[in-house]
Amino acid sequence: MATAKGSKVKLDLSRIPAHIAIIMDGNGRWAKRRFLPRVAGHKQGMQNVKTITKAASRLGVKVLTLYAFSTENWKRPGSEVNYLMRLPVDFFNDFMPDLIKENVKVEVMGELTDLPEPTRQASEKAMADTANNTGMILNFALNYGGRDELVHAAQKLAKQVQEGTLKPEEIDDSRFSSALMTGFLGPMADPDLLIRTSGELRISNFLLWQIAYSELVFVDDYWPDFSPAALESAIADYQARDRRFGGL
Ligand SMILES: Cc1cc(N2CCCCCC2)n2ncc(-c3ccc(F)cc3)c2n1
Repeated sequence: MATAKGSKVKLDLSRIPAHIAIIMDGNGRWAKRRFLPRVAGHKQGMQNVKTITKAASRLGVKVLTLYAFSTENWKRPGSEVNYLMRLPVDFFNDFMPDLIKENVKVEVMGELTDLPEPTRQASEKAMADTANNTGMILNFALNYGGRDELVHAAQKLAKQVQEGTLKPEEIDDSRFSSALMTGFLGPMADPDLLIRTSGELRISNFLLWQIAYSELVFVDDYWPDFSPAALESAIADYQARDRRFGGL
């Protein structure tokens, strides 16, 4: 069994989960513990996105989906939302050369039309500039909500039935999966492993359809402290499990 170099855990590199999704939680508490403003936690959290992106890419992960901003996050104080909306711009300004070097392909899913123009433009430019990359897909969920996604998929399919291009009895799992924001991922749309940091044991309206058979790993680390070693440990937990997909 080939194992990751210098790793504290023994990983089977032939069984790395193809799609890992992460709820990057605990940034505000990370800052509070250090008597820093909440936005300092978000800034450190963004730095860690770069670290974990590289680590996942080098382990052979095919898709890394990161929950960056939920449809509920608009309820936060205006100053915090304004800071958060600038992070995608800063991320690509700082990290695009590294993403190109890592052959990472950027995707951004969510209600992008509701985003501030600079945020949306930076996201769209990053997707265009990395469209021909063939390495790991770095898929940001930005202004994303799982129920919002399900409603939009239902509306899309209902419109096709109304137009006569689809029969109701033709709507099956595969057709519904294709109608979701993760449809572009095809057979890799459903995360093999969902990780949530900061000790919270909730799904928080993330990938509600897609995680039906995902392995869930909850870690106590706040996101800014979630290290490549912690990622490997979560993958080792995943590899130690016996996935049944509802079977015996
Ligand atoms: C809103 C927000 C918050 C955000 N945080 C840092 C990570 C922890 C979660 C909260 C704060 N990060 N980190 C990276 C992005 C990002 C999003 C889209 C994109 F195309 C490129 C980068 C980001 N976006």
